[in-house]
Amino acid sequence: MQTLIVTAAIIQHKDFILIAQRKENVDQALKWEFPGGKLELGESPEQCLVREIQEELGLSIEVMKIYDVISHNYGDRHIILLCYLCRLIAGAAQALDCRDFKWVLVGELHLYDFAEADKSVVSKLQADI
Ligand SMILES: Nc1nc2c([nH]c(=O)n2[C@H]2C[C@H](O)[C@@H](COP(=O)(O)OP(=O)(O)OP(=O)(O)O)O2)c(=O)[nH]1
Ligand SMILES: [Mg+2]
Repeated sequence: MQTLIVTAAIIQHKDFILIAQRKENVDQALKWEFPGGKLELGESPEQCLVREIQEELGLSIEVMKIYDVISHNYGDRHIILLCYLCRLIAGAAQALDCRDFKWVLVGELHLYDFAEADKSVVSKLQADI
């Protein structure tokens, strides 16, 4: 089985966090996630995240610090999810490479159907409020 290193951005703005919905035609279809993607050869996790958030949402972010590291086995793939706290620098979000996005209150994150790997991150964010 392949192991993928995936970066995910927890972008906070005031009391809200930006979450994205995955497209219909991909794995974890239609699930909600913290936007980001697979690490490419030669880039740091921080560079990966800046690139992915620009590609998927058209936003410039600053990666602040690591928040959580999740190891999750989906059966067909094993992912190491690196979750970073990030700050918005510029831009208004657009669904460029995702199905949808939403700014959600931390206390309401659990109302969304997140990818399995993200569930403990949602709980941790809610405990940290
Ligand atoms: N970005 C992100 N991926 C997640 C999260 N939770 C989770 O299980 N994943 C999984 C779904 C995918 O199997 C993998 C990331 O793949 P991806 O589809 O976002 O990768 P990518 O943006 O680089 O897309 P692509 O170039 O391969 O099309 O990690 C999450 O919160 N954020
Ligand atoms: Mg992605």
